[in-house]
Amino acid sequence: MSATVLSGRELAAAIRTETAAKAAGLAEAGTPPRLAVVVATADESSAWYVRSIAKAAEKVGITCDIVDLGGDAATETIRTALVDLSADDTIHGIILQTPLPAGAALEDLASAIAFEKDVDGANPLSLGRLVAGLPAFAPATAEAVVAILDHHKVELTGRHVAVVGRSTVVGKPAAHLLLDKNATVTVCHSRTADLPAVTSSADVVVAAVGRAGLITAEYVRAGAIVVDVGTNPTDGGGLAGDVDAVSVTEQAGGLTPVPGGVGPVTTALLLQHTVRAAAVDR
Ligand SMILES: NC(=O)C1=CN([C@@H]2O[C@H](COP(=O)(O)OP(=O)(O)OC[C@H]3O[C@@H](n4cnc5c(N)ncnc54)[C@H](OP(=O)(O)O)[C@@H]3O)[C@@H](O)[C@H]2O)C=CC1
Ligand SMILES: Nc1nc(=O)c2c([nH]1)NC[C@@H]1CN(c3ccc(C(=O)N[C@@H](CCC(=O)O)C(=O)O)cc3)C=[N+]21
Repeated sequence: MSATVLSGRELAAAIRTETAAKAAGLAEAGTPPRLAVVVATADESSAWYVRSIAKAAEKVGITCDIVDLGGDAATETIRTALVDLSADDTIHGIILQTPLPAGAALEDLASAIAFEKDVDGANPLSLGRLVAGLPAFAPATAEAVVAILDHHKVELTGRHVAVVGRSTVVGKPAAHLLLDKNATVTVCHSRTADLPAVTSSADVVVAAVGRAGLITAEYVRAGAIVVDVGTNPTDGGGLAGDVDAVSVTEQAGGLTPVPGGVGPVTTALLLQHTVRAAAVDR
């Protein structure tokens, strides 16, 4: 039997509709929402995201500035750009794309993003507040993982969730948001011993690794729900998830597709955060 396809497209469209209405209201009131996307990488999956943001922003009526500093930008160049955008009253949201050039750390640079404009929850202040249960924007991808599960009515209370990946952008914040939903969370990484044994004991597996097809059927318990965050560029110019969908679909109860799963929801939530930042009503 094949797993149910847990699409993100319908949810993303609903978020965009709500966001477009808010954006129109803001524009009418003289505050057209504006998002700055700071790029200092030649990474192909980041390029997919930037294109996706630009397209969706245009659809919902958010101005999107792509500030491309090049893949070898110096840390101070990136920091200056973030400081300047933070001081610009016409900019409401700022996202710094990862990965960053060698030697630059998101955890360090993101402090230069004004907290109120930190629509991808990268500033340590946002992350700390998130963990403390105080209002702050969550990293859009982590929020998308929980939102897609919620949309498809996957119960999390009391369930064992294995998150594979511990980055600041995805794995760690996703683990916290899942914890807030009363899941029992195990966070796995490259040093985890016997990864398949851990993931196959979970009710829900979240894969945020960046290795195409790493999660095969032997990593998944029969009937488990699998969320595929991975967006790995393929030789053919497409995107492949971290999950080997062909083998996992025979084992899982539900699986988010790539493309069309977590990705579109991430993009939609980033724009939702941007109108919230422009409205200062969060
Ligand atoms: N759909 C979406 O909206 C988004 C998709 N992505 C995609 O998600 C993926 C992950 O992104 P990101 O978190 O930024 O990536 P990072 O490279 O920052 O983190 C990858 C994580 O995976 C772990 N890992 C690597 N190899 C293995 C392995 N063999 N077994 C177990 N764990 C492993 C690493 O462990 P360690 O810490 O020990 O090194 C690390 O914690 C990428 O494909 C990215 O493109 C990212 C953001 C949004
Ligand atoms: N600070 C930061 N935050 C991120 O969230 C972040 C990042 N850096 N760096 C790069 C990765 C990658 N990423 C994607 C998000 C959505 C799609 C997406 O929408 N993909 C579509 C396919 C593309 C399309 O059809 O337009 C889909 O999955 O259906 C892809 C990739 C976010 N990332």
